Amino acid sequence: MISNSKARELPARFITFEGIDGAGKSTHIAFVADYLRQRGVQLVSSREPGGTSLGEKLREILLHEKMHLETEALLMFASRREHIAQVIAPALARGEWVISDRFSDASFAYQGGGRGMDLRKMEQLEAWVHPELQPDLTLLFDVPLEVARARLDATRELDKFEQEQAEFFAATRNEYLRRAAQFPARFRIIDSTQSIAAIQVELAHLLDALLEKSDAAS
Ligand SMILES: Nc1ncnc2c1ncn2[C@@H]1O[C@H](COP(=O)(O)OP(=O)(O)OP(=O)(O)O)[C@@H](O)[C@H]1O
Ligand SMILES: Cc1cn([C@H]2C[C@H](O)[C@@H](COP(=O)(O)O)O2)c(=O)[nH]c1=O
Repeated sequence: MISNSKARELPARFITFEGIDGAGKSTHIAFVADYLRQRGVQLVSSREPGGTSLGEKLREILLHEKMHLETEALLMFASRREHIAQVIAPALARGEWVISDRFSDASFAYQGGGRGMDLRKMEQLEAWVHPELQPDLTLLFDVPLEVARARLDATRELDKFEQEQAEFFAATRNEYLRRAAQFPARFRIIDSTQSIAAIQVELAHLLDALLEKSDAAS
C-alpha cells in the first residue's frame, strides 16, 4: 500500500480494477496511480485479497490451498471486511482516493460465475460486509481467454486460480460482463487486447473526465 503527500481538494473516490487473470489490470493500476498522483490526488493503492496484514495471510491461503467454494467466498469477504475497516473506509474518510486491484465484483465473477456459487448468497455477503459502500468507478479489463492465457504462460508460475481450465475463465468473464451490463453507471469496459500504450491513452481520457467532474463537485 502506498500513499502520497501532495494535496488537491477533491471529493474522495473509490476506483476498482477487475478482469480475468492476465487481462492486464496490475499493469494499468500502476499507471493510474502515477497519473493521479502527478495531478495532486492523494491516494491509497491496494489489492484484494490482501491489502492488510491479515488479508495478505488469507491471500496466501486462498491462492494456494484447495477448499470448499463457500469457504473460499467467506475468506474473500473476511479479507474484504478487514480491508474496508483498516484501509478503504479510513482513507475515504480522510478525503483520499482509493484504488483497489479487485473488490466484490471479483467474488461474483470467480466464486459465483467461475465456481458456480449461488449469487443470492453472494448478495447476502455483500449486503452484510459493505451495505453502504460501492466503488464510484469499476474498470473492467476485458480480453478473450486465449489472450489472457498466453500472457500468463509467458510470464509466471501459475497460482490456484490461474491453473483453472478455460470453462472456468469463460464463466468468470461472462459474469463480469453481466455485472457490467447490470451496473452501467459504475462500470467502464476496457478492451484489453489493445496495446498497453493505447489503453493508457484511453485511461488518461477517462481519468481527466473524472478529475474534471470531481473538481466541479468540490
Ligand atoms: N495490453 C497488453 N498488451 C500486451 N501485454 C500486456 C498487456 N497488458 C498486460 N500485458 C502483459 O501481460 C502480463 C499480465 O499482465 P498483468 O499482470 O497486468 O495482468 P493481471 O490482469 O493483473 O493478471 P492477474 O490478475 O493474474 O494479476 C504482463 O506480462 C503484462 O506486461
Ligand atoms: C478479490 C477476489 C480475488 N479472487 C481471485 C482472482 C485472482 O485469481 C486472485 C487474485 O490474484 P491477482 O493476481 O491479485 O488478481 O484471486 C477471487 O477468486 N475472488 C475474489 O473475491
